[in-house]
Amino acid sequence: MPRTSRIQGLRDLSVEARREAVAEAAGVTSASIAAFDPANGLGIELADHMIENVAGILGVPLGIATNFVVNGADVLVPMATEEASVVAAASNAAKIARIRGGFSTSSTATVMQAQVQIVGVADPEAGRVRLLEARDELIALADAQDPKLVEFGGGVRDIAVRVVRSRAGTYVVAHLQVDVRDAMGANAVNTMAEAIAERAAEIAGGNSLLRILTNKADLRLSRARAVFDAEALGGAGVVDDIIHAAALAEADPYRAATHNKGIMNGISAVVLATGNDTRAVEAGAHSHAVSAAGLYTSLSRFEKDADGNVAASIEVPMPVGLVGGATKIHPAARAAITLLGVGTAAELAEIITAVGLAQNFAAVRALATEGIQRGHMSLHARNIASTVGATPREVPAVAARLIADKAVRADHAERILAELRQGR
Ligand SMILES: CC(C)(COP(=O)([O-])OP(=O)([O-])OC[C@H]1O[C@@H](n2cnc3c(N)ncnc32)[C@H](O)[C@@H]1OP(=O)([O-])[O-])[C@@H](O)C(=O)NCCC(=O)NCCSC(=O)C[C@@](C)(O)CC(=O)[O-]
Ligand SMILES: NC(=O)C1=CN([C@@H]2O[C@H](COP(=O)(O)OP(=O)(O)OC[C@H]3O[C@@H](n4cnc5c(N)ncnc54)[C@H](OP(=O)(O)O)[C@@H]3O)[C@@H](O)[C@H]2O)C=CC1
Repeated sequence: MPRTSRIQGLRDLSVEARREAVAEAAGVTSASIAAFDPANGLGIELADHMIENVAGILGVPLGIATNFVVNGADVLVPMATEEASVVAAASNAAKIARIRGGFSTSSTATVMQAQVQIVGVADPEAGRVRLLEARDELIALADAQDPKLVEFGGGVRDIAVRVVRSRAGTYVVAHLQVDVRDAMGANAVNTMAEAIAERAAEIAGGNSLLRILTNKADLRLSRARAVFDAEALGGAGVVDDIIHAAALAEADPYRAATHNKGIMNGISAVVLATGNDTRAVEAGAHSHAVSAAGLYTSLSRFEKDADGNVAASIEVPMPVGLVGGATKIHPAARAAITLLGVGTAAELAEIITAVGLAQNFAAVRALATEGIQRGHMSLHARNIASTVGATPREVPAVAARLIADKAVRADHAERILAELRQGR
C-alpha cells in the first residue's frame, strides 16, 4: 500500500476518524495502532510492573505530525506532548521542507560509552597507558557479559582512557566504547563496566569507584538537514531575518537555551511516544550544545544556500532503542514504532533528529516574522478555555472568541464562558 504523510484536513476529523486516516495513509492496519486509544493502551497491571509504588497512569496527548519526508520516504510521526502548537508546528515546517525534498539524515555507529572511575592511582599517566596495554583482555571480559549483543553484531569496539584532574583528586577514567546496536544501551554497558571495574583498577594500580554509562553520547550522533524554500517563506528579507535569529542563538547562551528548548519540543515528544528515555536524550543534547571553547550554543545551524534558501542542519546525540526500556513493553510505544515503520534504532534516531530540526525551524520562522503568540496562543486558547471550566462542547466557541478578541487570557475566558452560559 502506498505510504503518504500528506493528509489534508486531518485536524478537522474526530479522533477515531483521524486514527483510521493515519493508519490508511501509513499502510498499517488500524489494529496495529489501536493502542493509541487509552482503552487499549497501558493498563494498570502492566504499569505496576514498570515502576515502583504505582498508584495510577498519567495520560499525555499523542498527536501525529504530518508532511514529513525523510531520506525520500514519507513518514507519519507520533508525538507525545502536553504543549499546544508543537505538533502543528512540526507538521508546518515539514510541509515547507518537502517542497525541496524533505529531510536528509545520517548517523554514526550506535556506540555508547561507560566510564570506570579509578581513584588513588599514584602514577595516573602510567596507569592510563597500562590500561591501554590491557585493551584486548578488558574487551574480552566485557564482551563475555553480553554474548547476545555480540551475536547481534554489537559489543565493545574500543577502550579509551583519560586522566581527569578535579578539586578532590586525580582520577584515571576508562571508557568502554560499546556498539549497542538496537538498544539504548544503558543496562548493557553498565553491566560491562561493573564487570571489568575490579580488573581495570588492579591494572591501573588504584580502586574503582563509579561504573556507569555517560549520557554525553558523543559517539552516537544523528544528523539531519533540509532546505526551506525562500519563496515559500516570503522572500529574501524573511530568509535574512531567520538567519539573524539563528545567529543570535549561536552567539548567546540566553537565546541558545530557548532555541534548543524549541528543538527538544520535537525530539522529546517522539522519544516519549516511542517509550524511550527522555532524560538520557535531553542530557546528551545539552552536553553536545557546549562548544570546544566552553560556550553553550545552539544545536542547529541555519545558513543561506547558493540560491538564497535557508539551509538548516543539526547534529545531536541520539541514544534511543527499539529493544529495551519501555519500548517493547508499552503498547502505545509499540504502536508508535509500527506507525514509524522503522527497523533499526539508527533509523528511529534519524527521524527524531529530523523532527527536532523541523520543530526548531517552525519556531524560529514564527519568531522572525509574526512572533510566536498568534500561532501558539491560538492553539493554546483551547487549553485556557478548558482551564476555566468550559465543557468539551463549549471549548470551540470560547477559544474562537479568545482568538478573535486577541486576548487569550483566563480572566477573559471566564467572562466569555459566563456570557455564553447566560445565552448572550
Ligand atoms: C502554529 C502554526 C503551525 C500555524 O501556522 P499557520 O501558517 O497559521 O497554519 P496553516 O493553517 O496555514 O497550516 C499550515 C500547516 O501547519 C500545520 N497546522 C497548522 N495548524 C494546525 C492544526 N491546528 N492542527 C494540525 N496541523 C496544523 C498543518 O500541517 C498545515 O498544513 P496542512 O498539512 O494542513 O496542509 C505556526 O504559527 C507555527 O509553526 N508556529 C510555531 C509554533 C511553535 O513553535 N510552537 C512551540 C511552542 S513555543 C515554544 O515552546 C518554543 C520557542 C518558541 O520558545 C522556541 C524558540 O524560541 O525558538
Ligand atoms: N544514565 C542513563 O541514561 C541510564 C538509563 N537507564 C535505563 O536503561 C534502559 C535502556 O537500557 P538498554 O541496555 O537499552 O535496555 P535492555 O537491557 O532492556 O536491552 C538491551 C539488551 O537487549 C538485548 N537485545 C536484543 N536484541 C537486540 C538488538 N537488536 N540490539 C541490541 N541489543 C539487543 C541485548 O542482550 P540481552 O538480551 O542478552 O540482554 C541487550 O543487552 C532504559 O530504560 C534507561 O532508562 C539505566 C541506567 C542509567
